[in-house]
Amino acid sequence: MIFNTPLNDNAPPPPVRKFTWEELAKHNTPEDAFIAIRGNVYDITKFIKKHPGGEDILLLTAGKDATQVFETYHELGKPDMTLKKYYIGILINNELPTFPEVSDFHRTVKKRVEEYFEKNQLDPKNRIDIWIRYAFIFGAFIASYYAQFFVEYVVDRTWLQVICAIGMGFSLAQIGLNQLHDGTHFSVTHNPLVWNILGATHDFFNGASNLVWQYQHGLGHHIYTNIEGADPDVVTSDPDVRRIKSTQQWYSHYLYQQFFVPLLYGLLAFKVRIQDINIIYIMKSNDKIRVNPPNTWHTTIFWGGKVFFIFYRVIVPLVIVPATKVLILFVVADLVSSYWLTFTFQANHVVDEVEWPLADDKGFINKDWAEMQVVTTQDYAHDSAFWTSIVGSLNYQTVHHLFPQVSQHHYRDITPIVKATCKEFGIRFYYKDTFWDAFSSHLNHLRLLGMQPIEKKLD
Ligand code: HEM
Repeated sequence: MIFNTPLNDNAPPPPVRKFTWEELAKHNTPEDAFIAIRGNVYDITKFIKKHPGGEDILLLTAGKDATQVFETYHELGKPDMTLKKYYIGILINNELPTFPEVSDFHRTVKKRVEEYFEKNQLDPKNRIDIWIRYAFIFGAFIASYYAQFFVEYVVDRTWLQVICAIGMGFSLAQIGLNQLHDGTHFSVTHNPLVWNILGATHDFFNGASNLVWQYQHGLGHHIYTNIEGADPDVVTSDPDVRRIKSTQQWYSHYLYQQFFVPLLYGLLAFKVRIQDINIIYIMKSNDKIRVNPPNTWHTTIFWGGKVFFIFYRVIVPLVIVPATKVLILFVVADLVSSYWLTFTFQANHVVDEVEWPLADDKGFINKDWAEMQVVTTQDYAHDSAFWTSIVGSLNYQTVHHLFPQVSQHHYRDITPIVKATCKEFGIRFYYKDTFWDAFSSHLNHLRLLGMQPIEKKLD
């Protein structure tokens, strides 16, 4: 099997222990942490505290196959010598889809981007623009909150308060698209404490868990993009409120879903906050992505964030304005941030043009992981500085998926390298000229999948 191939020619002697994924899954605590990479199993308990990328991410990946995150976040081959020291056996099956060996395309594109940073003597994670944008976002957030409840002239005029709530909702979405997102992908500075603090802004200001987001986004969506049954962003139940994959059973309520489904996207923030507790403490799983026991930092941030959120969004406003007004302002801000975040997310992947890969009956995806990232993603509006700044550079989604560890402020410069390499290897790069074109393709996707499939009509 391809995923059992050793890391290199000097691979350790024949394996002494064979692990099933269920056995591997039991070793998921700081005192007993195993990890699988390319079919080999490693006991990393003693390495966790030494990891230059911080202990947090290893605690999240303990007990799992971490092949794709390992290969994404390091220079290919660089940490292999370190890893070898902890080898203890092989993994004989897998719970989630696996991918072939790193392809020529993947090696080439990674090498070219690394060379770009070396040649130009640039640090992929340090740019002054990052901090300017963070300051601007926090400034807008604090100003819109303060004006809403503490400036008498505004407090006396409901319409002005609503405008401030709209501004606050938009700033909160920007915290998600910048501070949180950069922290999740370790793409700002080389300091794990900075990533953790940025991630915690989501807990404290949005009231939603960064820990849940890391499982959902970093270890789920980014690895298994659009893959049926594995990408938590496109997991569906039967029946569901929307039909986004041809593998879903069709029901008549999906007809004309393009008109009502986008309206429901406003409930995102509400839904996420409720499901956090279920995911971490009850289900202990985010769809197919298992959740490990939270440590003291995770627990403090999780509950501290929830308490602070209720305090600043509900209790403080209640002291100043009537309850109905608090409710209206809360809902307005929530709707704005929810719509903004969902519209931008949907335009990148939940569209008709891109691929929706299926694993074979052995759980194997017959396409290199990096190639799959390109063909499951749609970019848009590369020439627009305006859209780049308000969607947190998600218009450069392909580069973001291939190089999430690079600061979003470099995407514009490395996209030509990626596009040229895709062309050279005959890999299709999906692109729309404007955000509206990209979003329309999401609506069109909903329209097409909402229609009754032909075989159903023939029955
Ligand atoms: C258990 C196996 C692992 C080993 C032996 C290992 C080893 C290393 C080493 C040697 C470095 C420093 C050099 C370099 O950047 O390549 C590093 C950095 C890093 N590792 Fe790992 N790593 C492991 C797992 C992971 C996993 C699963 C992730 C998931 C995302 C990860 C994320 C990172 C990050 C983000 C850095 C960069 C820190 C910076 O920005 O300077 N590592 N790792």
